[in-house]
Amino acid sequence: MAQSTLDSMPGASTGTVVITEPLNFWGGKRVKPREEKNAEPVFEPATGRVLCQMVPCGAEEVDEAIQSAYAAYQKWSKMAGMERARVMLEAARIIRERREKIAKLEAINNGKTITEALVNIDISWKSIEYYAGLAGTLAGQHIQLPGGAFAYSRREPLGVCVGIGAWNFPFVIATMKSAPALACGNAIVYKPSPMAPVTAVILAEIYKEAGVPDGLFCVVQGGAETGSLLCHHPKVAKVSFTGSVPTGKKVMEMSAKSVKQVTLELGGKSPLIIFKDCELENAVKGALMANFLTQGQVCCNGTRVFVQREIMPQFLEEVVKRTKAIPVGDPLLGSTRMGPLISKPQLEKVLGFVSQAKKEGARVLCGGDPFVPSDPKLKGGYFMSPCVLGTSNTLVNGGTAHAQSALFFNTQSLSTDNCRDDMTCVKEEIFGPVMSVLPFDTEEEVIQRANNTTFGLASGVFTRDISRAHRVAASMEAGTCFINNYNINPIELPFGGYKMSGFGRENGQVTIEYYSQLKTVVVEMGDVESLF
Ligand SMILES: NC(=O)c1ccc[n+]([C@@H]2O[C@H](COP(=O)([O-])OP(=O)(O)OC[C@H]3O[C@@H](n4cnc5c(N)ncnc54)[C@H](O)[C@@H]3O)[C@@H](O)[C@H]2O)c1
Repeated sequence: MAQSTLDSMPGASTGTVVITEPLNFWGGKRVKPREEKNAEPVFEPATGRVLCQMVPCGAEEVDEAIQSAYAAYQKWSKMAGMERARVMLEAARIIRERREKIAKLEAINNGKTITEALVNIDISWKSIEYYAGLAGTLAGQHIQLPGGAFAYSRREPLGVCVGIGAWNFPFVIATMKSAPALACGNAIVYKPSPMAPVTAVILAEIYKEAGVPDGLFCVVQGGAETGSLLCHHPKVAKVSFTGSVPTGKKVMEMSAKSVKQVTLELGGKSPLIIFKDCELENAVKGALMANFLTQGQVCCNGTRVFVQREIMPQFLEEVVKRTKAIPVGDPLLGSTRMGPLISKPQLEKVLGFVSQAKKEGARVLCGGDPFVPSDPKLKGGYFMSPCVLGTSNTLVNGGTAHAQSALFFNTQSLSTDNCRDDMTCVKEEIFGPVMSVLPFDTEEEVIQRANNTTFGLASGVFTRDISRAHRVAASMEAGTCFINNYNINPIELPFGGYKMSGFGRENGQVTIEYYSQLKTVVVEMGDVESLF
């Protein structure tokens, strides 16, 4: 067996780690690609160096992986839930034991800080523990019928499921899909994003070590073509997809051809509403948590920050001060709070959104520029300074915003210097560290504006008025509403979208329903009464 990447990592630092290939896994082992010809380089975002090659799987390889998953499914689905739980708990234990090494690899491949990567790995083993806990509880119902007849329902797995992931939470997405799938007795073939292909195979090795049948969790590498082979394969029962809305639509369309079940976890442009009666310091902290984790590349981020007009100056002053103080740099340093974006094109795209915002009349209150860290090894990295697009020119000129607020907010210039709801930066998912701040006056108005989007992944509200908090939460057309905090997504809570942000759920008990199906068994105890 190939040497595990984790074995070669003690003391790993940015710019030095060597990734062990191949990155495919099925039949219980890493599998070399048949052909190297379509290889794509995978970059280390902090340095811009080539980390490894991603070689996409073709039709024969995809088929091999799916057949190996199907064979494993035949064994795994016949085991009792408690037996599956025992194996899953062992996998969770191994991840916990190796959390630092896995987190390092995640930070190196994705660019997120080691501090966040560690939190991500902890979410991952918790996810496996959580669904291991549910595996023994899966049950149906017993229903009495007339004449002593009865029926019962059995909760059964779907078969071979496919997971297709985005690059922003590579290890988390692989575990969040595989944990409920395996708990229910399915096998899963997982395709990571071609930009973050490194850690899924580590998860496969850990499941194997924990004792799953060979083939139960397979990894195939590739992009759109490999993804589409998976969605079309006749032996696949379900596709769970995490990614953008346009790709999600294609996945749904392809899966419809053979009536596969689909879960879609798509993008967002979520509102965060801050009322004037909020606890301001917490609201500011919440706004930062809503925008800058993983360099702003988080699907449920609250990137439209609506602030009640009376507290706008104080809010902006604080938010800009804290945004400017975010240490950007080497993701493997414990003191860093923001690393590089995933790729050069993503960095250019995000900077493009900032220039477009300026053209459309938004004011850059801080950041929004390429950033070159002082460490020479990071010169080729994809860094930018975190950005706040705002409403007030009083701040950038210095002076106390408090004193100037009354004056400023009564002037006509407001309408020309603002983020507005119709700006591109406010309407589209940027997927980078860019917060748009918008003023509002009344609750009724802000609810209408917050919901005026085709997305519906998350939302947030800061207020000390308990009735208002729940009223607003009930009004949000979104799968989650955070009250007086943001981006709190523990594994026990269902997560997923309304509207074009998708359907189906991940996490929480409900996800069992998305990875299982009910069979009804009807039992006659007497004679057959025939009409014929
Ligand atoms: N709702 C959630 O839980 C969640 C979580 C993370 C990211 N996201 C969203 O993901 C997006 C960013 O991720 P991305 O850029 O990797 O998204 P993407 O849609 O470009 O790619 C996602 C995955 O789909 C694959 N893919 C691409 N074309 C395909 C095709 N034709 N058939 C099958 N698979 C195909 C990609 O290779 C990748 O693995 C953002 O919109 C973000 O909001 C959502």
